Amino acid sequence: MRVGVIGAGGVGVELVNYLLTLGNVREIVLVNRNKEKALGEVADFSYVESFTYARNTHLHSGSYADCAGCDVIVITAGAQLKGNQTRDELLGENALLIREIVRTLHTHAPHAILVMVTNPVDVLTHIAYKEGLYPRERLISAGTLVDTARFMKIVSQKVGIDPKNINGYILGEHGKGSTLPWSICNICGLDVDTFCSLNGLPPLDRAQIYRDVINAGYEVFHKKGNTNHSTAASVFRIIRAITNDEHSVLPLGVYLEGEYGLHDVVLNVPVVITRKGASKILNYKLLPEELEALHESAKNMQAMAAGV
Ligand SMILES: NC(=O)c1ccc[n+]([C@@H]2O[C@H](COP(=O)([O-])OP(=O)(O)OC[C@H]3O[C@@H](n4cnc5c(N)ncnc54)[C@H](O)[C@@H]3O)[C@@H](O)[C@H]2O)c1
Repeated sequence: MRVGVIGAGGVGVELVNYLLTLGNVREIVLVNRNKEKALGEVADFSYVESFTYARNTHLHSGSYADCAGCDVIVITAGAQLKGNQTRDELLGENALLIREIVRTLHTHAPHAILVMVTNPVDVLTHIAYKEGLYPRERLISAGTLVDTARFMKIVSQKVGIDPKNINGYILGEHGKGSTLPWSICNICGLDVDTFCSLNGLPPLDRAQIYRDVINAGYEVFHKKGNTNHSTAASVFRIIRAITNDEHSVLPLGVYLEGEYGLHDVVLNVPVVITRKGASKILNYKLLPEELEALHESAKNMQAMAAGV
């Protein structure tokens, strides 16, 4: 398996670290606008091999042309948030760049699965899809997977259970317009209220948990300037699901064609991830208010995409 990482910044480099130490890929190509930075990262990583017993994946820096033959390419290149800028404000700056990157990648790696990380991630995936070059199953927004990880951790702290036993998804868009459908959440197989009442715990404050999930990313960002560890871990999770042909269900952004009554929008919904990418979109019977929240999110995403 060959993986391309576009952008050797906070997220891209952390992702390389996950792939080198925990992954099972044969080769990684790191592409950065500033080539010296990519060369420096590669050189620094090369000395890790003396101390780690992970598979010695071949990491090298390269150009877009070197991404030829990549099975998965992760796009982290682009402007990062500055000060109090919102993710949506990055759109104008990053849309032109993403169009150019996707066109270039398609000339060299038309069969790759692209995973978008650059923000605003769902709208940029929509813009990339509209180039008409990659099919929807091979153009995935990493979107709300990291928000879902935050949800799992926050609930786990309330109930004293490992986050991996907290099931549920943040859906819709990555950011303030996301939605948390509690009707499809459970803790160890029990709906959250039943779990709490049977196990001597107070009921969860659902509204507060949702606010905490939304604020988690911003809080980290304001303290350290990015959220690279959790974001890179979520992208690594996607790559592992692809490389192992896992058929795992992850909440990811894909172009919708009628699912959940939505058309012509990239939104995060539960999808089955395999060696072929997002091979299937799962259907859930959401409560009317949960479905309405998803539709609100879609309107917001469509308005942003139309404005570019
Ligand atoms: N989806 C998410 O959950 C999530 C989370 C964190 C960050 N992000 C987004 O991911 C992007 C990267 O974040 P970061 O913290 O790594 O930023 P960063 O500024 O640390 O790194 C961005 C890198 O992209 C490179 N770059 C810019 N244009 C390029 C081009 N044309 N080709 C190749 N490389 C290019 C820059 O040189 C830089 O090294 C940002 O847009 C950020 O908002 C998304």
